[in-house]
Amino acid sequence: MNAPSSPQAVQCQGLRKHFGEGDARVEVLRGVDFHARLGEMTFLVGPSGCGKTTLISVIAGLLDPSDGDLQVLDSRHAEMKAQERILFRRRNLGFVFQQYNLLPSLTAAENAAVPLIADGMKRSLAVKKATDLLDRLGLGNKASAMPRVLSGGQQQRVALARALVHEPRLIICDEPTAALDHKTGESVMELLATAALAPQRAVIVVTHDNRVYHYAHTIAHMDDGVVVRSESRR
Ligand SMILES: Nc1ncnc2c1ncn2[C@@H]1O[C@H](COP(=O)(O)OP(=O)(O)OP(=O)(O)O)[C@@H](O)[C@H]1O
Repeated sequence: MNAPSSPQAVQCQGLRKHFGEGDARVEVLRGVDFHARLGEMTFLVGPSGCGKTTLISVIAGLLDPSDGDLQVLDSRHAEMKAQERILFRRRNLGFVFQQYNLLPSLTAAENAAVPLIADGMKRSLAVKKATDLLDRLGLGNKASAMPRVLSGGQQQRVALARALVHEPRLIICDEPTAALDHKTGESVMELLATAALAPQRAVIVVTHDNRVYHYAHTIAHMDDGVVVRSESRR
């Protein structure tokens, strides 16, 4: 069990985000206080439309907050320039999405190698590293397969390899099991819990799937643009 003082990977205070202006203005994040600790899996749950995807997009640096304080790992969002945020994201963040988002014309290993290639690694070395990781995730025999011949669970494992291959310190998963049957979803969560979680890494999972809640160290409940409750599960 992690002590309550485990180092924070993400800290949001009074985080706000609105879209549009005037009559079209929509307040989506309305003063979010949220944190995620290193070495832990933090789940973000809540009704559809409450702002979960917006919050992780802000944490990931894909959207700018309108107001409030955001610290991710050792960096304060407000202190980074746009270009620094792009580099920071590329080096430190890994993403897993509901629909896998694999590139259809690349093999499984090439898909998993994308973050390394984007960071300047020689393609052959990047694909070799990705193949080794796929092997550790139980997909070594599918490294040369195209995504279209893989099952949903296999595609999600490739997506997990792509999220982990550059050894990021923060993994953000948006509904990673929503497109999978329960058994396959469990095995993907099991892999996340074993392969993704590490003392110096934090995993944030947005989910509606209460069947996988037992993997969470902490569950943050969102409603109407704020975190209303944070529940420790361990
Ligand atoms: N670019 C945008 N412009 C205007 N409104 C937006 C935009 N992006 C999101 N919203 C609105 O913000 C609200 C929250 O959306 P968000 O996708 O963050 O919710 P969510 O909790 O992730 O929902 P779900 O569980 O259905 O994925 C919704 O009402 C949505 O319509």
